[in-house]
Amino acid sequence: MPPILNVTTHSFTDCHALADALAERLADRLREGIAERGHALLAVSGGSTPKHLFERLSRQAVDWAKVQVTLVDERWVPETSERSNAAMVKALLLQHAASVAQFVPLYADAPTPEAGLVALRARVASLPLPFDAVVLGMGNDGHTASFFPGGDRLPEALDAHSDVRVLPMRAPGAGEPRITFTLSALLQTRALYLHIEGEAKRQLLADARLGLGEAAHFPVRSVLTQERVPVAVYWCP
Ligand SMILES: O=C1O[C@H](COP(=O)(O)O)[C@@H](O)[C@H](O)[C@H]1O
Repeated sequence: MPPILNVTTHSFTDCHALADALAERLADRLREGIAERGHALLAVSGGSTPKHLFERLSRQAVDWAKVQVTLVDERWVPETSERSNAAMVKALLLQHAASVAQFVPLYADAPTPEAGLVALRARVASLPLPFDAVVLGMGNDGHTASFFPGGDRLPEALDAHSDVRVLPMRAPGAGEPRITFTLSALLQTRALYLHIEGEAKRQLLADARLGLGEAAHFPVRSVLTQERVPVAVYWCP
Protein backbone atom coordinates (compact mmCIF):
# COMPACT_ATOMS: atom_id res chain seq x y z
CA MET A 1 0.00 0.00 0.00
CA PRO A 2 1.41 3.44 -0.81
CA PRO A 3 2.18 5.53 2.30
CA ILE A 4 -0.33 8.41 2.38
CA LEU A 5 -1.50 10.71 5.13
CA ASN A 6 -0.64 9.46 8.60
CA VAL A 7 -1.08 5.77 7.92
CA THR A 8 1.76 3.25 8.28
CA THR A 9 1.45 -0.43 7.44
CA HIS A 10 3.11 -3.30 9.28
CA SER A 11 2.94 -6.55 7.27
CA PHE A 12 3.48 -10.04 8.67
CA THR A 13 3.87 -13.47 7.14
CA ASP A 14 0.97 -14.98 9.11
CA CYS A 15 -1.61 -14.33 11.81
CA HIS A 16 0.60 -15.72 14.59
CA ALA A 17 3.49 -13.36 13.83
CA LEU A 18 1.04 -10.46 13.62
CA ALA A 19 -0.62 -11.40 16.90
CA ASP A 20 2.74 -11.65 18.68
CA ALA A 21 3.91 -8.25 17.40
CA LEU A 22 0.66 -6.39 18.06
CA ALA A 23 0.23 -7.98 21.50
CA GLU A 24 3.74 -6.82 22.44
CA ARG A 25 3.06 -3.33 21.12
CA LEU A 26 -0.22 -3.08 23.05
CA ALA A 27 1.43 -4.36 26.21
CA ASP A 28 4.09 -1.63 25.82
CA ARG A 29 1.33 0.97 25.58
CA LEU A 30 -0.47 -0.37 28.66
CA ARG A 31 2.77 -0.48 30.68
CA GLU A 32 3.53 3.12 29.63
CA GLY A 33 0.07 4.22 30.75
CA ILE A 34 0.43 2.50 34.11
CA ALA A 35 3.92 3.96 34.63
CA GLU A 36 2.78 7.49 33.76
CA ARG A 37 -0.78 7.62 35.17
CA GLY A 38 -1.17 4.58 37.41
CA HIS A 39 -3.76 2.98 35.13
CA ALA A 40 -4.42 2.16 31.47
CA LEU A 41 -7.43 2.01 29.18
CA LEU A 42 -7.74 -0.26 26.14
CA ALA A 43 -10.55 -0.51 23.57
CA VAL A 44 -10.64 -3.58 21.34
CA SER A 45 -12.75 -4.76 18.43
CA GLY A 46 -14.92 -7.83 18.22
CA GLY A 47 -15.58 -10.09 15.25
CA SER A 48 -13.36 -13.02 14.29
CA THR A 49 -10.07 -11.32 13.41
CA PRO A 50 -8.69 -10.56 16.91
CA LYS A 51 -8.89 -14.10 18.33
CA HIS A 52 -5.16 -14.91 18.10
CA LEU A 53 -4.30 -11.39 19.23
CA PHE A 54 -6.45 -11.75 22.35
CA GLU A 55 -4.88 -15.09 23.21
CA ARG A 56 -1.36 -13.58 22.95
CA LEU A 57 -2.27 -10.35 24.72
CA SER A 58 -3.82 -12.19 27.66
CA ARG A 59 -0.40 -13.64 28.50
CA GLN A 60 1.58 -10.37 28.33
CA ALA A 61 3.37 -9.20 31.47
CA VAL A 62 1.26 -6.17 32.35
CA ASP A 63 -0.13 -5.11 35.74
CA TRP A 64 -3.59 -6.02 34.46
CA ALA A 65 -5.35 -5.12 37.71
CA LYS A 66 -4.70 -1.51 36.69
CA VAL A 67 -6.15 -1.93 33.19
CA GLN A 68 -9.70 -1.25 32.03
CA VAL A 69 -10.75 -3.02 28.83
CA THR A 70 -13.75 -2.09 26.74
CA LEU A 71 -15.01 -2.69 23.20
CA VAL A 72 -15.10 -0.23 20.34
CA ASP A 73 -18.56 -1.58 19.48
CA GLU A 74 -21.03 -4.26 20.46
CA ARG A 75 -23.84 -6.22 18.88
CA TRP A 76 -27.01 -5.77 20.95
CA VAL A 77 -27.15 -9.36 22.13
CA PRO A 78 -26.64 -10.87 25.60
CA GLU A 79 -23.39 -12.61 26.44
CA THR A 80 -25.09 -15.98 25.99
CA SER A 81 -25.19 -15.28 22.23
CA GLU A 82 -22.35 -16.51 20.04
CA ARG A 83 -22.57 -13.08 18.35
CA SER A 84 -21.57 -11.28 21.57
CA ASN A 85 -18.27 -9.43 21.28
CA ALA A 86 -18.13 -9.26 25.09
CA ALA A 87 -18.35 -13.04 25.36
CA MET A 88 -15.39 -13.36 22.98
CA VAL A 89 -13.32 -10.84 24.95
CA LYS A 90 -14.09 -12.70 28.18
CA ALA A 91 -13.29 -16.10 26.68
CA LEU A 92 -10.02 -15.13 24.99
CA LEU A 93 -8.61 -11.87 26.36
CA LEU A 94 -9.68 -11.78 30.00
CA GLN A 95 -7.76 -14.95 30.75
CA HIS A 96 -4.33 -15.84 32.16
CA ALA A 97 -2.47 -12.71 33.33
CA ALA A 98 -5.28 -10.49 31.98
CA SER A 99 -8.00 -12.22 34.02
CA VAL A 100 -7.77 -9.47 36.66
CA ALA A 101 -8.37 -6.62 34.21
CA GLN A 102 -11.62 -4.69 34.65
CA PHE A 103 -14.00 -5.16 31.72
CA VAL A 104 -16.45 -2.38 30.83
CA PRO A 105 -19.12 -3.89 28.54
CA LEU A 106 -21.16 -1.95 26.01
CA TYR A 107 -24.29 -4.11 26.44
CA ALA A 108 -26.94 -3.42 29.05
CA ASP A 109 -29.90 -5.63 29.92
CA ALA A 110 -32.47 -3.73 27.87
CA PRO A 111 -34.48 -4.73 24.78
CA THR A 112 -32.80 -2.20 22.48
CA PRO A 113 -29.64 -0.06 22.49
CA GLU A 114 -31.88 3.02 22.65
CA ALA A 115 -33.54 1.67 25.82
CA GLY A 116 -30.15 0.93 27.38
CA LEU A 117 -28.51 4.15 26.27
CA VAL A 118 -28.88 6.23 29.44
CA ALA A 119 -27.29 3.51 31.58
CA LEU A 120 -24.61 2.89 29.01
CA ARG A 121 -23.72 6.56 28.62
CA ALA A 122 -23.32 6.84 32.41
CA ARG A 123 -21.04 3.80 32.34
CA VAL A 124 -18.76 5.04 29.57
CA ALA A 125 -18.72 8.59 30.98
CA SER A 126 -16.64 7.22 33.84
CA LEU A 127 -13.91 5.99 31.50
CA PRO A 128 -10.80 8.18 31.83
CA LEU A 129 -10.29 9.07 28.15
CA PRO A 130 -7.98 9.30 26.28
CA PHE A 131 -7.52 5.60 25.65
CA ASP A 132 -3.98 4.28 25.83
CA ALA A 133 -4.73 2.21 22.75
CA VAL A 134 -7.65 1.54 20.41
CA VAL A 135 -7.64 -1.50 18.13
CA LEU A 136 -10.07 -1.27 15.24
CA GLY A 137 -11.01 -4.06 12.86
CA MET A 138 -12.70 -3.85 9.48
CA GLY A 139 -15.46 -5.87 7.83
CA ASN A 140 -15.55 -6.88 4.18
CA ASP A 141 -18.09 -4.09 3.62
CA GLY A 142 -15.67 -1.40 4.82
CA HIS A 143 -17.25 -0.94 8.24
CA THR A 144 -15.13 -0.35 11.29
CA ALA A 145 -16.39 -0.28 14.87
CA SER A 146 -20.16 -0.21 14.04
CA PHE A 147 -19.76 2.49 11.40
CA PHE A 148 -21.68 0.55 8.76
CA PRO A 149 -22.42 1.64 5.20
CA GLY A 150 -26.02 2.87 5.25
CA GLY A 151 -26.05 3.08 9.05
CA ASP A 152 -29.00 5.12 10.35
CA ARG A 153 -26.78 7.29 12.57
CA LEU A 154 -23.60 7.16 10.50
CA PRO A 155 -23.15 10.93 10.02
CA GLU A 156 -23.45 11.48 13.79
CA ALA A 157 -21.08 8.60 14.52
CA LEU A 158 -18.45 9.95 12.11
CA ASP A 159 -18.68 13.56 13.31
CA ALA A 160 -15.10 14.10 14.44
CA HIS A 161 -16.14 17.02 16.65
CA SER A 162 -19.00 15.31 18.49
CA ASP A 163 -18.92 15.21 22.29
CA VAL A 164 -21.10 12.08 22.33
CA ARG A 165 -19.17 8.95 23.32
CA VAL A 166 -21.55 6.16 22.25
CA LEU A 167 -24.45 5.84 19.81
CA PRO A 168 -26.89 3.14 18.73
CA MET A 169 -26.53 2.04 15.12
CA ARG A 170 -28.77 0.05 12.80
CA ALA A 171 -27.78 -0.91 9.28
CA PRO A 172 -28.83 -3.45 6.63
CA GLY A 173 -25.51 -5.30 6.90
CA ALA A 174 -25.14 -5.13 10.67
CA GLY A 175 -27.06 -8.27 11.57
CA GLU A 176 -28.56 -6.82 14.73
CA PRO A 177 -28.81 -3.38 16.36
CA ARG A 178 -25.47 -2.12 17.55
CA ILE A 179 -23.91 0.22 20.03
CA THR A 180 -20.69 1.94 19.00
CA PHE A 181 -18.17 4.38 20.32
CA THR A 182 -18.19 7.41 18.05
CA LEU A 183 -15.23 8.27 15.85
CA SER A 184 -14.67 11.36 17.96
CA ALA A 185 -14.34 9.25 21.12
CA LEU A 186 -12.13 6.62 19.47
CA LEU A 187 -9.75 9.28 18.20
CA GLN A 188 -9.18 10.32 21.82
CA THR A 189 -6.38 7.78 22.05
CA ARG A 190 -2.63 7.78 22.46
CA ALA A 191 -2.32 5.02 19.86
CA LEU A 192 -4.61 3.78 17.11
CA TYR A 193 -4.27 0.38 15.42
CA LEU A 194 -6.24 -1.10 12.53
CA HIS A 195 -5.96 -4.89 12.46
CA ILE A 196 -6.95 -6.60 9.21
CA GLU A 197 -6.17 -9.97 7.70
CA GLY A 198 -6.45 -11.36 4.17
CA GLU A 199 -5.85 -10.11 0.64
CA ALA A 200 -9.43 -8.93 0.12
CA LYS A 201 -9.28 -6.59 3.09
CA ARG A 202 -5.82 -5.34 2.07
CA GLN A 203 -7.16 -4.37 -1.34
CA LEU A 204 -10.31 -2.86 0.12
CA LEU A 205 -8.30 -0.76 2.54
CA ALA A 206 -5.92 0.38 -0.22
CA ASP A 207 -8.90 1.48 -2.33
CA ALA A 208 -10.48 3.25 0.63
CA ARG A 209 -7.23 5.11 1.33
CA LEU A 210 -7.00 6.24 -2.27
CA GLY A 211 -10.72 6.97 -2.54
CA LEU A 212 -11.18 4.54 -5.42
CA GLY A 213 -14.56 3.25 -6.61
CA GLU A 214 -17.17 2.34 -4.03
CA ALA A 215 -14.45 2.13 -1.35
CA ALA A 216 -14.32 5.92 -1.47
CA HIS A 217 -17.59 5.82 0.49
CA PHE A 218 -16.67 3.12 2.98
CA PRO A 219 -16.84 4.33 6.60
CA VAL A 220 -13.28 3.13 7.31
CA ARG A 221 -12.05 5.96 5.08
CA SER A 222 -12.99 8.40 7.85
CA VAL A 223 -10.37 6.76 10.05
CA LEU A 224 -7.74 6.82 7.30
CA THR A 225 -8.25 10.44 6.31
CA GLN A 226 -8.45 12.02 9.77
CA GLU A 227 -5.31 13.83 10.86
CA ARG A 228 -5.74 13.71 14.62
CA VAL A 229 -4.08 10.36 15.37
CA PRO A 230 -1.58 8.32 13.32
CA VAL A 231 -3.00 4.96 12.24
CA ALA A 232 -0.85 1.83 12.39
CA VAL A 233 -2.28 -0.86 10.10
CA TYR A 234 -1.35 -4.42 11.10
CA TRP A 235 -1.89 -6.82 8.21
CA CYS A 236 -1.13 -10.41 7.24
CA PRO A 237 -2.36 -12.60 4.34
O1 LIG B 1 -19.25 -6.92 13.58
C1 LIG B 1 -18.08 -6.61 13.73
O2 LIG B 1 -17.24 -6.79 12.69
C2 LIG B 1 -15.97 -6.11 12.60
C3 LIG B 1 -15.10 -6.97 11.68
O3 LIG B 1 -15.19 -8.31 12.10
P1 LIG B 1 -14.35 -9.50 11.41
O4 LIG B 1 -15.12 -10.74 11.82
O5 LIG B 1 -14.36 -9.29 9.94
O6 LIG B 1 -12.99 -9.47 12.01
C4 LIG B 1 -15.35 -5.88 13.96
O7 LIG B 1 -14.21 -5.05 13.82
C5 LIG B 1 -16.39 -5.25 14.88
O8 LIG B 1 -15.83 -4.98 16.16
C6 LIG B 1 -17.54 -6.20 15.04
O9 LIG B 1 -18.56 -5.70 15.90
